[in-house]
Amino acid sequence: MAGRGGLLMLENFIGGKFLPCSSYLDSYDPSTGEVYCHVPDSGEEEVEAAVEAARAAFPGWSSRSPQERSQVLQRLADLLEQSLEELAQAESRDQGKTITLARTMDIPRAVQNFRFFASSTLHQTSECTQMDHLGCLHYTVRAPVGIAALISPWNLPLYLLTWKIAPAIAAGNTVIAKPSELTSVTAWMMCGLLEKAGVPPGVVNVVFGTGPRVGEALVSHPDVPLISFTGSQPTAERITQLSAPHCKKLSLELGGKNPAIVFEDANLDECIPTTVRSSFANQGEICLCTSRIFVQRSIYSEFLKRFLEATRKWKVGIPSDPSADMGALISKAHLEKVRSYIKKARLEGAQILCGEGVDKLNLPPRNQAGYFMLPTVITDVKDESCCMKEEIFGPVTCVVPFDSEEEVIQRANGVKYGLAATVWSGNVGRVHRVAKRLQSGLVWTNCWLIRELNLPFGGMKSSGVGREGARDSYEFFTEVKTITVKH
Ligand SMILES: NC(=O)C1=CN([C@@H]2O[C@H](COP(=O)(O)OP(=O)(O)OC[C@H]3O[C@@H](n4cnc5c(N)ncnc54)[C@H](O)[C@@H]3O)[C@@H](O)[C@H]2O)C=CC1
Ligand SMILES: N/C(=C\C=C\C(=O)O)C(=O)O
Repeated sequence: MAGRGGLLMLENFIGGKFLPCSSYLDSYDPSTGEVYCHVPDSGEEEVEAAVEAARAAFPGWSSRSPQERSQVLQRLADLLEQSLEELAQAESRDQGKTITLARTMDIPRAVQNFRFFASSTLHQTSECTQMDHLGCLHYTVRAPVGIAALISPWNLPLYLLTWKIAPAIAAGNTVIAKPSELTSVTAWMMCGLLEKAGVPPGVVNVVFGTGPRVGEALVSHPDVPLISFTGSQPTAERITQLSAPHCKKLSLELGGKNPAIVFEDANLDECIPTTVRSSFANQGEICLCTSRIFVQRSIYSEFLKRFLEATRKWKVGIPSDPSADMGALISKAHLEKVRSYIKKARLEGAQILCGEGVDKLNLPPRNQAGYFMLPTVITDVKDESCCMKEEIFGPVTCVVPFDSEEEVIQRANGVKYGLAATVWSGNVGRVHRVAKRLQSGLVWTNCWLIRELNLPFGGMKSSGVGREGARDSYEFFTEVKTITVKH
């Protein structure tokens, strides 16, 4: 829909209808720095309307059979797939990611999220135990909880939002989704497909706007008993505070400071390209990205030389260039934040071996004001440095040497986060030993980001609370009851 000045103007989606809002936010194209879209700046009033619609839809939707709900999810997956190219173009423009990544990862995964939960929801079973000596049979039943608040970030917009919507509605809940105000377009486009897929009005409502306004109104609403959030740790803390008086059910998927551990027997032909990708994919804006690379001292020089060569070939380009490996960062503020870490590293005496401030970025004139930076490698950095401790969430990675297995486990575990780690070694015993001792919700050995959606996904320590996946999401989005029958 075209709005002011011919720019795209989004609307909230409440009770099956697109509704205008009284005020709007500017949304920027990260590759040019220009405003290209207006996003509703919703608040309490819109949340109240969405709660009303979700409440009205709950009895009908929750009493449908899992098979009926599953068919609706399958149809939605088909419709998203038919719009894959259009959605990929929109995601790439809105977020700054390359069109190639949007085409091959973001949108296919959004489709897969609906297909996956359409299927997995049909295979959930409940428990039963017996106490024959007391003549008792015990079993559990599960029911959808009610209205779920789903809050998602800007890095993988449709991918992460659908990872929440699909299991929530498959289990019979109705939802109010709040995408990031920085990347709202593909969620809005998806709303246009819901009716055709057979999603009844009010089952999926989407309110757009900022965290402090619409986000807080949503998470503190007394009639919204569960919240699934993906984003930063400070926001998770705020959501926890606001929801505490109501004892809401919370699932929090937060940041990481993910280590890659490269032992001397690693296959560097596989490790180097994968570690470049794990450090810089999506501009380093994935919570699973590697940002601390520990390399065993005997291969440190060789690794560093080859890693730098491969990083220099990681092409930064405009998002629509199909040959680009990396596009623009999400916002000016975020680019400045990421760059500030490089400045701090320099002041601490670290070496910046390539990227920011070292190499030159070549961009077309139209993109000079876009939020681009080169993939950057830091060395000679202490474990206590902010670059080794804090989530930068950009194309920046640190490479440091280590001597022993015991030492590297302690150092890898020495941060407040515990989301994802990679271990590179040809020694199977070592791989199992190290993986088991890492404080990390996910460990990939000799690979990265191979996702098995059935199994638990989520972090330890400050990386989150709860897990997502076939069984885990089903348990989160349902309330369990234990029934005892004396016979
Ligand atoms: N999954 C992850 O690990 C992610 C981590 N981050 C980290 O967070 C940093 C800041 O990025 P932000 O976009 O500011 O993340 P954020 O955590 O503030 O935003 C995530 C979502 O939460 C919403 N939100 C913000 N404040 C809220 C509140 N008070 N109540 C309810 N909802 C609220 C936002 O509107 C957005 O939809 C990044 O630099 C990065 O380090 C950001 C996005 C994803
Ligand atoms: N939650 C994030 C990534 C998840 C990836 C996946 O489920 O495959 C993130 O980057 O915030």
